[in-house]
Amino acid sequence: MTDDAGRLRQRVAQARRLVVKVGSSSLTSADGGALDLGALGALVDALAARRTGGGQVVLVSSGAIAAGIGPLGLERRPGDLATQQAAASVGQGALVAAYQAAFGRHGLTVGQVLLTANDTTRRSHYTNARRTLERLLDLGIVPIVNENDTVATQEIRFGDNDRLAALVADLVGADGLVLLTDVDALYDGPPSRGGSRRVPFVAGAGDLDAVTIGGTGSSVGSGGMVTKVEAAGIAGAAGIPTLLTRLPDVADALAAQDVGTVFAPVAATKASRKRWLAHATTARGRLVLDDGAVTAVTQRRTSLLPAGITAVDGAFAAGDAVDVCAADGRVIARGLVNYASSELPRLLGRTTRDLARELGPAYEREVVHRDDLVVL
Ligand SMILES: Nc1ncnc2c1ncn2[C@@H]1O[C@H](COP(=O)(O)OP(=O)(O)O)[C@@H](O)[C@H]1O
Ligand SMILES: N[C@@H](CCC(=O)OP(=O)(O)O)C(=O)O
Repeated sequence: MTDDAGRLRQRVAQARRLVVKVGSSSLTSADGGALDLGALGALVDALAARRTGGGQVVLVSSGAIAAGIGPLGLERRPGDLATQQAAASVGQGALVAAYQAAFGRHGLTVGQVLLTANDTTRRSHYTNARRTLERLLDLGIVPIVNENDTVATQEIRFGDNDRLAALVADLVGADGLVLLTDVDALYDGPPSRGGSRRVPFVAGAGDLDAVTIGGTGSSVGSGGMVTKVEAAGIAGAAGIPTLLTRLPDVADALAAQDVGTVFAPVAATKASRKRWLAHATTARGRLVLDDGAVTAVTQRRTSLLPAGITAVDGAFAAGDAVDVCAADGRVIARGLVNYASSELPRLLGRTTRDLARELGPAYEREVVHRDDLVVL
């Protein structure tokens, strides 16, 4: 173990505030149809020890859909969104009840927090989610976060919880992120392929060049290793180290033992909400800018006005996320747009003063306000 890796393992182990994410495959029986209460109990024992020792823990738990498979009499994880939502609706209650019983044995209380990607990127919702989590932690509760699967539509879903966990770690200013899955570490190739070797430390993106990353190895997981590595990148961009390992190794991981893979963070640069905007939103369309507007947005960090926009693509509503592009199509920023796509064409190239005079004061607003714009 290099010194750097050792130091990062200590940082995660000693985190005052820790976000731990557990995947469906770690919480369900081998056939994926029932909650594995033994595994869940072992996880809770490790987290409760941390909590009663004075640390704060946010648990991001998948498994709602998997936990709904049995009660709904299904054979396997459903493929269509409506049945997945029905399974999540049934399974989420069972999941949280199991956690409450297990944490309750340690004298701890849990609080359910269901988030959707779309909601949380809006400023008021974002601040609200942060306030709720902060208050729960202040009150000594263990928040249990999941995506709000029953209302999330295909377009706005996280789908897997890895990215959500990284964003929650950023939201609460965690000191470390632990991703628990069904494989003990990142390997330099899919573990099903013989000869793959454990990667104990990822110092930077370059270390991933020699790694072949595959999709999910289980019947209930959804993201595979790709989304875990992405999540480590998102947490890393917020200055948070990530430790990836399997559930049975969680106690060792929390004791800084040499298990799993530790990912080094980089120095955080952007404001937290802007990182959400960059990583949590899906663009519904594109705004193409002239060169002057590109410079204004990227270098002077101004708001985007109608005068600098030359074209609009896609169908979006006011408040949706859009990609902001240079004339050659390069995406230079992501932002929340203040107009619907149907409204924009007649505003393009016009000054806000003209528009306000002609159409009324409501048209003096920016197309994307600088606070809702993240330069990529
Ligand atoms: N390079 C790799 N190293 C480790 N695991 C990998 C790699 N490529 C693909 N995988 C697969 O990713 C799976 C974990 O993802 P997933 O099943 O989605 O878990 P979870 O339900 O915990 O989110 C592992 O079971 C493994 O088979
Ligand atoms: N929100 C979903 C998560 C879906 C899922 O399978 O995620 P994961 O196991 O983390 O790849 C659920 O609770 O079932």
